[in-house]
Amino acid sequence: MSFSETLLERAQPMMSAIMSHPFVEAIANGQVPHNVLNYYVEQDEHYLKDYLQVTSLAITKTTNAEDITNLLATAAFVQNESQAHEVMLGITGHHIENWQREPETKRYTDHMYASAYHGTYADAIAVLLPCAWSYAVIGEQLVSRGANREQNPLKEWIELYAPQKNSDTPDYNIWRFEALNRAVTTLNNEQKEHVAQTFLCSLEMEWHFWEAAWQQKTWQFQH
Ligand SMILES: Cc1ncc(C[n+]2csc(CCO)c2C)c(N)n1
Repeated sequence: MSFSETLLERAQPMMSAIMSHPFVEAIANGQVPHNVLNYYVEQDEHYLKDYLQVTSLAITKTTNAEDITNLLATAAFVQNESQAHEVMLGITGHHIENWQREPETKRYTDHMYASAYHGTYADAIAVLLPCAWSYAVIGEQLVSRGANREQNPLKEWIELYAPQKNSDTPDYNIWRFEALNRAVTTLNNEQKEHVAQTFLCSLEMEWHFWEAAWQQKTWQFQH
């Protein structure tokens, strides 16, 4: 079993919890409370900016030209995500007001920066992977359940993340798992477990990101 295959097996309980999270269920039904959508978009704006910077850090940790090209392509995809945010704000009619990272957003993005900055190239790849992978799984499963029906106001959002079948664009996740398998070959077992933890923490934080919006989690005190 490859390193990535073992990781995916370990990730299964978290991935099913994400798939059955009430926020994701509400996206499938097209009935997400407006305050949840607004919170999510505001926090995701921060997340995506940080995601781009962490991608840049990952790029500095490899000399593999193919990986660099792929990482740059994923950065370009992030621009499409503004479109995903517009779909959500279009439903609520909200304008972004909250420019503060709430606790779960900060925890997740701090984890991303720290792993990519202090860790190996494998850590940098591993910390970014759950984001792309979990959204591709969500997109794919929601499409396979027919959640992208015409009446769903979040149809466009769902389709943006569903992996493109029969398209010329590369499947971003396969290359990421391959890059990770390659990057861990020179690591010892302790370092490999560190990479596994980097990945699993990110995936757990994906769950918390949905949960934070659903529960409207904020700082306890005014900063
Ligand atoms: C918290 C959070 N996690 C994941 C994504 C999805 N996402 C972010 S960047 C990117 C491109 C990767 O190639 C994808 C799919 C998001 N928007 N917000």
